[in-house]
Amino acid sequence: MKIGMLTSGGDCQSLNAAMRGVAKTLYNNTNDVEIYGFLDGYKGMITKNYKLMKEEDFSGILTEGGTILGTSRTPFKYINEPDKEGRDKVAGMIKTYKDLKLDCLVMLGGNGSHKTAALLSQKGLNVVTLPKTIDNDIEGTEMSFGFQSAIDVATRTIDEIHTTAASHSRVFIVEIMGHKTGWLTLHSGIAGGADIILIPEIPYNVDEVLNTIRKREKQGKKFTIIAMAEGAISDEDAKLSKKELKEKRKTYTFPSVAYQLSDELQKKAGQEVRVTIPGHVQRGGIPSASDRTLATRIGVEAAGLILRKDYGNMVCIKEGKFSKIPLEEVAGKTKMVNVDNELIRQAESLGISLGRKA
Ligand SMILES: Nc1ncnc2c1ncn2[C@@H]1O[C@H](COP(=O)(O)OP(=O)(O)O)[C@@H](O)[C@H]1O
Ligand SMILES: O=P(O)(O)OC[C@H]1O[C@](O)(COP(=O)(O)O)[C@@H](O)[C@@H]1O
Ligand SMILES: [Mg+2]
Repeated sequence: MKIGMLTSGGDCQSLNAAMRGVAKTLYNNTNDVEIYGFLDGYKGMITKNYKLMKEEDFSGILTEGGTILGTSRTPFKYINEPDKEGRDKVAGMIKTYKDLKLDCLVMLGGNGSHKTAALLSQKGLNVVTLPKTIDNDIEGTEMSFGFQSAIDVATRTIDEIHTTAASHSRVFIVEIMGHKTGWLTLHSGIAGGADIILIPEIPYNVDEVLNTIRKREKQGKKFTIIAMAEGAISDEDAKLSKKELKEKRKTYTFPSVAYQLSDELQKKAGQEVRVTIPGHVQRGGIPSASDRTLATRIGVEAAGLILRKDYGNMVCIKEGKFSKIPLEEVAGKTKMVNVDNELIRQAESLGISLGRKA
């Protein structure tokens, strides 16, 4: 059997572990397998840039971060526009699949990449996918690989800021990735003992943030750590229409939301704040042990789907168990943090402020 394999979208720590899981399971369960690795995501499939993989290519990569195949991203809205060389992208991908006489395409990607995977599946290609992202925002799965390693990095950043914040009696904002969702901030904020956690799903009130800082001061706690998601939004901005918000943001000179909040706190109450942004460090380095295990197991399940010719699905975790979900139920959706999520209740019970007005 001939398998095409690619990684798409932002990289993360256990992509290699997942590919190894797929490959080892296939090599171990059939004598007849050829894996074509497309280089730099869907781009490699469009331009027929691939490498015929050897079994040994998948050895020694369990602990390696990044992706041995490379990755790329272009917004899905441009999928039907020709690429720089004038090539029709979708037709190019289908042609490569047919030219190589592939039996299946294995795609490791996030929510954006699943739109393309679902489109290719609709066009008649056999597709099996694996959920990767540090954001944990893929619909249909309780967890994606990459997420747990990123939690560890973000938590370590909060830990490290804690010692300097305490020594200097300072207020710090640690801005955490997660795109439009607050999963990574919520988990690392709790693990790192943040005092305030701001996520996009719960617009924050600046006065409430200030009140929490003052309340802590009265308790003799001279420092405050705010874990803020990169997609967090103030309640004032949340009231605006999409168009109004776009116009307002044009007037902002801040490089990111943490600097906006820092400015608001300074202007409102003269509150001095320091900002720390770990950025892409959050998806770099070696995967954590639990992430390696998850990625490997998702890889084994994906290989199982391929061997059973159970195409058109993403491997997922549902109620703590491995399962599968049709690609059309995943594509085009974002899994947000539900405000009724028990993590939110538990964080607030603990005395963490989520920035909502009391
Ligand atoms: N060369 C390319 N040309 C067009 N689209 C591409 C190319 N490479 C990747 N893509 C697209 O880039 C997008 C990646 O999605 P994105 O939302 O950025 O990341 P993720 O999948 O990690 O959420 C997908 O829609 C994918 O199909
Ligand atoms: O790598 P880029 O293009 O700077 O994008 C940053 C974005 O990618 C992520 O790190 C991961 O997102 P994906 O898994 O969807 O690729 C987000 O948290 C962040 O918003
Ligand atoms: Mg994404």
